[in-house]
Amino acid sequence: MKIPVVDFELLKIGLDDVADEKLNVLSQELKAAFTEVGFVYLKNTGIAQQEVDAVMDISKRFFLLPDEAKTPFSRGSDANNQNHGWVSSETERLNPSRAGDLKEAFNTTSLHPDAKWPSNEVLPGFREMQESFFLRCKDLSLRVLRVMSLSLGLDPEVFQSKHALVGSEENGTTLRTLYYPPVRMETVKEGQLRCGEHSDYGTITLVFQSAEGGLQVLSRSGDFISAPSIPGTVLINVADLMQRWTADVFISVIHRVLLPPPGDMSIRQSLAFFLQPDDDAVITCCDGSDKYPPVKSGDYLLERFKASYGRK
Ligand SMILES: O=C(O)CCC(=O)C(=O)O
Ligand SMILES: [Fe+2]
Repeated sequence: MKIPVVDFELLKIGLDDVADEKLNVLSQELKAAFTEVGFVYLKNTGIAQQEVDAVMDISKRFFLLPDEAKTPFSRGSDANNQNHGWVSSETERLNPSRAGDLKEAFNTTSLHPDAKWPSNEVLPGFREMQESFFLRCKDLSLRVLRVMSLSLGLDPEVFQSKHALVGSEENGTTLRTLYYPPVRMETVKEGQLRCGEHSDYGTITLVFQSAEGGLQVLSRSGDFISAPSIPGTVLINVADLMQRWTADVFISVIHRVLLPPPGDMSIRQSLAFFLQPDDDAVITCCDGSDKYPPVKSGDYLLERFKASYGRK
């Protein structure tokens, strides 16, 4: 099994007024990927590799600050948005049966002017770059939702319309810049990974990786396959709420990030944009099957956070 590469040129960011009929081939390609593999690489999306590199560069400067400089921006310290902010290494376990993940993250969940950010004196441009990349990812992901609904023969707005509040306090969509520090094997706990086995919680996730690789995806046959970085592309996966929404037509599959080989002291970076429906949106199976009971997006997300932050 391989993760397909699909050309998104027809609906790339900036191209508007594209008739639904023109999207037939593209939608069938996406449908095949999301029903059989759960992951797809999109090329020609309008998001250039240089943009991705620039966001990673400024993110790295943030992560290399001493912990004391990052602590004031910790996740949980922003009064208006509990998910916004810095997550220190080993705080999160995406597979709760393993030791804490060997990664740090900064979550951009709120675009509110009062959200907490490192000042421009400490890290010029950090906030602006995260916020503008968030909006680029939002634009692309809403385009992908349109094609996904068309591919199922549904109203083209059926998924999009439940994502009207992305970037506000009423929607949990998050751009996460991730930093995986060098791994000293002698300090690694038993079973510890850079990111434990999990599936994502929301609608779809956009992933941009640095060149080192390490991401693996569970295939239908039960083996993990590599999902390497392919420069210039965006890796997109179906997440759990979208699987529920489509009554298991689109599949949300388990993935993880392994440790580097022993002795390899390289870092790894990624940017993950987790698209989530509006908190108040009720997700009901789109085929009318009621295979899963209706669930409110915001309630569902909180339940999932509880599991990955465990005892906290
Ligand atoms: O770092 C990556 O490549 C992906 C991480 C991931 O799957 C996640 O944070 O949900
Ligand atoms: Fe993930």
